[in-house]
Amino acid sequence: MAGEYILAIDQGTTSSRAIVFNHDSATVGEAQQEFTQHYPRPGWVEHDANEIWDVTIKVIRDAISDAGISPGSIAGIGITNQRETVVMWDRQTGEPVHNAIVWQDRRGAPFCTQLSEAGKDEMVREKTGLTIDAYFSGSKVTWLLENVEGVKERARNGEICFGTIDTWLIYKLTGGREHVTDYSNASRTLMYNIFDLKWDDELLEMLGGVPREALPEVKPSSTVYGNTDADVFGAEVPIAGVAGDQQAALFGEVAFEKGLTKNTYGTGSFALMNTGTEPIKSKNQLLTTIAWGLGDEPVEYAIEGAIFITGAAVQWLRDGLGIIQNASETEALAQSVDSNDDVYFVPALVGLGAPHWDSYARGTIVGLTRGTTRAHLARAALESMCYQTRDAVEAMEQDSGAEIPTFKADGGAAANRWMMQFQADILGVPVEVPETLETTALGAAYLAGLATGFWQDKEELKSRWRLRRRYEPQMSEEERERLYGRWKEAVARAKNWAQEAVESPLA
Ligand SMILES: Nc1ncnc2c1ncn2[C@@H]1O[C@H](COP(=O)(O)OP(=O)(O)O)[C@@H](O)[C@H]1O
Ligand SMILES: O=P(O)(O)OC[C@H](O)CO
Repeated sequence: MAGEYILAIDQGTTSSRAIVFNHDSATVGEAQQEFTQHYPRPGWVEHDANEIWDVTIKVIRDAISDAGISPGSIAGIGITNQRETVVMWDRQTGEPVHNAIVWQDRRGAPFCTQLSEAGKDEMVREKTGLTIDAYFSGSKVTWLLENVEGVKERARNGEICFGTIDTWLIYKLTGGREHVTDYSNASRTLMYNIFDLKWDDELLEMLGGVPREALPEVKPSSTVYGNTDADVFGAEVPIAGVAGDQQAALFGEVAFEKGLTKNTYGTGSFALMNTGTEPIKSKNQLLTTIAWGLGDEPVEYAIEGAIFITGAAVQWLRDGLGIIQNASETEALAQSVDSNDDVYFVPALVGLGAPHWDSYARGTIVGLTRGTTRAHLARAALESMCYQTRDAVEAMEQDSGAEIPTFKADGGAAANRWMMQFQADILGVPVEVPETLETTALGAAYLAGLATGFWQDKEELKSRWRLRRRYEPQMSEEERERLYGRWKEAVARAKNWAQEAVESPLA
């Protein structure tokens, strides 16, 4: 074992974060920095890929300095990233040809509608496990090829690299030597056959003729991708783990066995169930996606329920209504009332995601009386995160035919103990919150640590998982179903309200 630490880089939608882990999986140094969001037109979201790189290399240096170590004492690097976001750059100079087009960007929506109208949905689902939607990389690539002058021809000549953010960061960290991605990121592009594990000609053609020459080589999520350039990083260190952030969180939760399920509670929530080496094709509007591939082992799959607004509902109470000062206040407020008094908040602020997929749904609060207080609204917001999660989990159980034995919860909002208890109650299964809520970064570290021999095997990683708290369901079955039944009625009132679809991230 060459070094004593693993560095995880978590490049997210609003910030980059770097964490140095030691062999006990403890954090010994960390740094985080936000970067600029560009909204050039309504529904468009862009990032400056050069700024992402600058911010990321800065947090890497700051985390290493925070740990008080040298770059040479790092055994391996794991990278995890916001998924689907597209960068294209000049292979020689490394200069991006345009801003990165972010997963939330809706500019590809009209093209996606055309594809659906041309009857492509079934073929796309059969090959990619995804629905045709502007959320995924495909229509963003088409847009760049069609709208940035000369890029299509340069791409055909092999002069242009396409990549998701992992690919971009690896290219930069290796001094332009590597043009690679991992299975989990490739599985979100709409260009990759997740069953044959190949870039797919029919899909590339459907997207207007994406040149193969521009596509990165797809590798396992846990393998050595190449060494960092000493001039860039300060030492030659292997980049040895790569995964999309939601898949990395599943790995960081050590959810290695079929049926294990996690939900990451951030701005929105992404619930993923490990379905093992056999992909499940959803009949309930969930996505089928690659979870990871470890070295030469067969790839493993997940089904995913994407929920647009969870923690952001609490942000809205703070910033939109001004009835709380900070998110953690909601815990005491929710506890201060004995029941929800039949007040429900459906936070369909950008429509509803899985499994409803209703772009026309709108935020709805029902059951207000003169006795309703801000405590009821805070409670309703927290409850809504849990009901939405149950909506996704029910779809998962139907798809997999298996009941979820325990439910793993992480992300910033999983710190809310009242909410986690309510989640256990409303699911009727125990909820386990790990010691570290940074499971995304930890997952990337684990993928890198396995490939470099820093950690031996998955069994060793499992033994390192530390429970922060386990929440047992305490609610009666009757109460659980009564509350959930009322939620469904509230959702029915929120649905199909708007006259025009919102520019939402997924629907
Ligand atoms: N104690 C809490 N109770 C409820 N929501 C919370 C709490 N702490 C943070 N949040 C919510 O969680 C989100 C932040 O979590 P984080 O994992 O940092 O999200 P992201 O990575 O998506 O930015 C915010 O939307 C915030 O409103
Ligand atoms: O960067 P996050 O945490 O907002 O995650 C974004 C998801 O990967 C989008 O699919």
